[in-house]
Amino acid sequence: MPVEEFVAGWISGALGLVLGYPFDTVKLLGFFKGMSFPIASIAVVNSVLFGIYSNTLLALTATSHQERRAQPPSYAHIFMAGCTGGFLQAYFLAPFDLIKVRLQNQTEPRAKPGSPPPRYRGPVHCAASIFQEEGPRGLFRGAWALTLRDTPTMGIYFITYECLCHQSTPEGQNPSSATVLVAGGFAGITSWVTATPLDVIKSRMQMAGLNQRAHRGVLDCIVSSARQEGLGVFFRGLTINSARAFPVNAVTFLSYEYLLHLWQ
Ligand SMILES: C[N+](C)(C)CCCC[C@H](N)C(=O)O
Repeated sequence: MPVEEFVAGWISGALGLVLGYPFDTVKLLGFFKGMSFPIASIAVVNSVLFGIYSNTLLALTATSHQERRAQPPSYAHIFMAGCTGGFLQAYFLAPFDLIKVRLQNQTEPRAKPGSPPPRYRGPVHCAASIFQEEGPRGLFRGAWALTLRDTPTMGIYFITYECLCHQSTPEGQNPSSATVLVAGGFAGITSWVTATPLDVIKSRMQMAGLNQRAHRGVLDCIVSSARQEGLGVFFRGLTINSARAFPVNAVTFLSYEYLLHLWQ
């Protein structure tokens, strides 16, 4: 199994994250002090995503990354490989994402003077507390909603990227850096726009069991959120998600392609 894609995914994910950090900080109201936790998590998750994507494509089409420009795979294969990558990375992402969401949500009481100290002191303390209070399975709270969010939208992510690269590149050639940046940026936007409704649900499921009422399942959470807050609830965070998605994924794809080109 070729490992370059795993390593390139690792590094490119970390680079994309550095660029998206200011956006995430806005989203988190400046909560994260250090970047080591988000960097470690995105590195693992992105490595799994790109590694599985590329190796699934290899299994489906019998072409390696280098051969794929000359013999482009079909969009159906790209979509299937993207979905497979999205499905498997969701399980690696789930505990990290849960910790991120739990930490994000304690910024509010913290802002008020005289309020009690935050429940979680940092990522490691948060993971240990969830493990103790909610058991090992507690670390995977919301994982099913996350899988539903990421499986199809990672297919959309790679299809948008490959489609835009293909359209603006002469047959058999490698896409230019500008093309990779724009295609990567739009891949980020299309995937985040389609992922936002389930992103809202996922975050609610992750907060359940803490101070929010528990939902019976993903469907129950969808129905009760829509009933109580209207359909607009599914578009919460759409603007910030899209604004962040462009630079993060432009840099992720550019560094990914660059590294693979360097090592071939
Ligand atoms: C599938 N979904 C839309 C959720 C994510 C797609 C892009 C992933 C990237 N690491 C980022 O953070 O933007």
